[in-house]
Amino acid sequence: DKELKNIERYLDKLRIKERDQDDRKIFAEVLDKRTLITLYKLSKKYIQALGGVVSTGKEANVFYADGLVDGEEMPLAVKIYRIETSEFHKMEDYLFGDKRFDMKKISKKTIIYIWAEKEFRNLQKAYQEGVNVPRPVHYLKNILLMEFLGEDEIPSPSLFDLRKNLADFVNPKDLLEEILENVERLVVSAELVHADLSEYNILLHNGKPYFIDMGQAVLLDHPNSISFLERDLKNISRFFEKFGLKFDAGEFLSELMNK
Ligand SMILES: N#C/C(=C\c1ccncc1)C(=O)NCc1ccccc1
Repeated sequence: DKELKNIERYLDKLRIKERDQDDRKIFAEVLDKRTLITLYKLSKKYIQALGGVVSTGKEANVFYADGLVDGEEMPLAVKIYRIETSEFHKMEDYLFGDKRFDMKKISKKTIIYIWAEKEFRNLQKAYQEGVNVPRPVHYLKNILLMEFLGEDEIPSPSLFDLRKNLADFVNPKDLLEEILENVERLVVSAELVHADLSEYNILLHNGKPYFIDMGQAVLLDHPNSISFLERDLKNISRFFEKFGLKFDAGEFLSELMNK
């Protein structure tokens, strides 16, 4: 129909690497016209070619792209929040406690746009303070551009992907220590709590732990920041128990609170 015709026209302009028809189908399926127009605007400045799907979820999809940032070629992760997402009620809970955003009566679309801006600003703050996160590049409406963590368009594995094989790549004790150092820097220097930290949102890239999915991260002065931090630390503690590593989340938390 006319709508699909339009979408096809924008897809042609997007210089999608014709790896396979599936990717094109995905774009046509997951991207509404409004998002395609935003992607087209971003592609003129930052994207040389769009690649395949990196991860898909209820609230967002991440694609690979050959990027061009400050004249440098740079692999990019293109994170696109669905505007028709079903998860936006969850987003509301996090946003209503965040003083950075004035949450008067606003539309679903605006909540998604605020969420993408929030993830970008969280990434910026964390990156500036030296926390291992993908380098944020740009955001526009419901789309985020950031450094792609991976090789040859294949994303680096999460700790969940690796599970027990983790020990074949790194020393679990060293990894745990480096994760806790990054949590400490995130809290003490960037004054942020990830609030959804677990083995699913930590990628092992070049042997180092990187935190991704920072959309729900909250400032320390958010009413629930400490309970979110405790939950993050308990998730980490639970994952590393399987390597015989013990660390007391409560103890680490109280030490952190005195820094
Ligand atoms: N940003 C980002 C992400 C990955 C990534 C990979 C490689 N390099 C940079 C980022 C990410 O949020 N993944 C989680 C996710 C996204 C969408 C739906 C479900 C789950």
